[in-house]
Amino acid sequence: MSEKPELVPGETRKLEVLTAIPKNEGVDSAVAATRRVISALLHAGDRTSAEMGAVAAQLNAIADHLDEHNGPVDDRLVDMWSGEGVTRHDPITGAENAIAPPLHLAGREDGSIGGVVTLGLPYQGPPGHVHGGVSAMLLDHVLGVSNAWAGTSGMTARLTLNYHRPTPLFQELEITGRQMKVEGRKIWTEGVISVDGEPCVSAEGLFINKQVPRPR
Ligand SMILES: CCCCCCCC(=O)SCCNC(=O)CCNC(=O)[C@H](O)C(C)(C)COP(=O)(O)OP(=O)(O)OC[C@H]1O[C@@H](n2cnc3c(N)ncnc32)[C@H](O)[C@@H]1OP(=O)(O)O
Repeated sequence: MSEKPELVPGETRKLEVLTAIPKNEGVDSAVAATRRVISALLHAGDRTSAEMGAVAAQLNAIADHLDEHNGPVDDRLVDMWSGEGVTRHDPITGAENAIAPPLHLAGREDGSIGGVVTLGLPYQGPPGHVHGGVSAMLLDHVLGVSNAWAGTSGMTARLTLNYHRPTPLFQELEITGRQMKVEGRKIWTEGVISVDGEPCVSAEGLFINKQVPRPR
């Protein structure tokens, strides 16, 4: 069993970026534009004066153009998992994934990781607040990246969530995670989503040190 060191208040932390840094070009810029479209559509709703027929035609033309130039999805899967380092495609941090908020994470010298994100309309559950499943998705990923940062990774076997207070949309959320203990193949990891220093959702995960093989 190995215990991670306790966080020492006021300690100087070295930061290391653990998520893809979006480029202002290529697929990343198209994905950033798509995120704007997703939010704008939800903002518009059905009572907008915008010409939705024309909007749909333009968006379908874009999808047709992409489909014409796309190769087999199996090749893309291999491409996604080639090389080392951070992923660019995942639904939480991925610069190439339009459904990712995206959350940017940094590793700290004390063994924890963290990042901030502000969520808008696409992530709504209760009125004006974040969907509980979205919080679970963010925390599952943050716990997984915490394990990578700590050096022993695994697959989520069990994720326990406590929802302490509604998590607001349109406000900066801080998300942190830390690997707590490794015992054989079992890894215990914790994380929290907070706003203004108050916990909204906390998570405890049991991970098992096993990996799904990469596509080749
Ligand atoms: C850097 C990028 C970060 C991304 C991170 C994202 C993380 C994810 O979302 S991963 C995807 C979601 N998770 C999954 O799909 C996992 C699906 N489940 C599985 O593949 C398997 O059940 C797996 C890997 C968890 C365990 O399988 P296996 O390797 O056969 O382990 P197994 O021998 O059954 O169990 C090992 C031990 O763990 C325990 N264990 C397994 N599952 C559980 C569970 N759900 N609850 C409690 N204990 C469990 C077993 O009891 C056993 O304990 P012991 O050694 O004391 O007898």
